[in-house]
Amino acid sequence: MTLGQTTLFQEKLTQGTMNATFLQFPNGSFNSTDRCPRDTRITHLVFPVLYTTVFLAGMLLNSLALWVFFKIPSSSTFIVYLKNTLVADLVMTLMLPFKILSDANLGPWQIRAFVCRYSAVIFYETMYIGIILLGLIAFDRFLKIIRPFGKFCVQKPIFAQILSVLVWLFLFFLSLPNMILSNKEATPQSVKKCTSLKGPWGIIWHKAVTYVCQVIFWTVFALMFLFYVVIAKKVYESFRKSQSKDAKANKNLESKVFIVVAVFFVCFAPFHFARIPYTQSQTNSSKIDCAVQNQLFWAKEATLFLATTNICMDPLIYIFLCRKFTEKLPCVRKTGRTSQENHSTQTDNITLS
Ligand SMILES: Nc1ncnc2c1ncn2[C@@H]1O[C@H](COP(=O)(O)OP(=O)(O)O)[C@@H](O)[C@H]1O
Repeated sequence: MTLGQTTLFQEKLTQGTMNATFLQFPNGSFNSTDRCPRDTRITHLVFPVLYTTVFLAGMLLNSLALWVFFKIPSSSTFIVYLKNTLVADLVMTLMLPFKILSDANLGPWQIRAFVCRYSAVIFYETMYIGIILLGLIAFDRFLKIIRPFGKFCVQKPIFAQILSVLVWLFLFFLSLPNMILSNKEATPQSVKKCTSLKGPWGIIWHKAVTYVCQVIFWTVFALMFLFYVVIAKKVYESFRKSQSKDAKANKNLESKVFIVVAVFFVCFAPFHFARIPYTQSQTNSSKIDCAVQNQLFWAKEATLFLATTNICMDPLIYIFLCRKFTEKLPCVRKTGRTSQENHSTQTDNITLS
């Protein structure tokens, strides 16, 4: 295939004007890797070190959380969502060593093909499972505050269990084609860009998944913000009604409630800003300058690292928001409550578990 044919092919593909028979191209390969080599100087050195740190911290914190959660029965929707978040974070953490080895060029080049086809896909899949679960946690807290003693059917643990399974299944079936359609022969050169392992349908699915995941993230973020505004208002009102003079405890609780939204935004928003232009550069590379393509790749890698740090942040949410979790921590001593703690606990009953 000549360069001109390749460009025409890519243009037709991205404009969606090519039919299915056309898509089965003679040698099946249009590869932008050669025309725009990926600059991996930064990702090759800095990121493996950073990811190793996050991997070790993530393993430590999430293993501790796993040990604590084994002792807590899944008696509420809140605990069910937290346990699912923990499993998603653990799977995400276990995918990191493959990325570290591949980015640092340690081990055979085939590791990079494994990352593109499997471990990166599972990594993204669990990231979005975690995002949806954090949204469900906010929803659960919201329901608890508008109906503290009410039992909507959505407040029963069995509902949370079914919903969690559906979330796992949805993301699994959304991601599976990204694995199956990365079926082109891998070479040391082609594995540098995961899209080079995909045929036309693989590229189309990759792009579609990116957009679906954008919708998931921004919807969850907007709803989460709304839920926590209502929660904070109720917390504030409950303090006013109890005529508390303890401004410090009030402030603490407000910040405690907003920490989830803040962590969520700081970790995930930059990645979602960077992801769309990067996906454009992956799927429409002929129209984008090579230097820009590399800059977008760095932006995506840097923001993806920020998103990955969430696996260390979630255990903080367990500590901040789940009293049952904190009580089971080995370092927490059971002492008599002070009056301020008693007051916080009153509000905890309304807002937190
Ligand atoms: N949100 C997502 N959900 C599931 N799989 C994804 C998602 N985003 C990307 N992938 C898949 O993960 C692999 C790595 O993608 P990407 O990070 O874009 O590649 P690269 O490492 O070349 O920048 C690809 O197979 C891609 O299709």
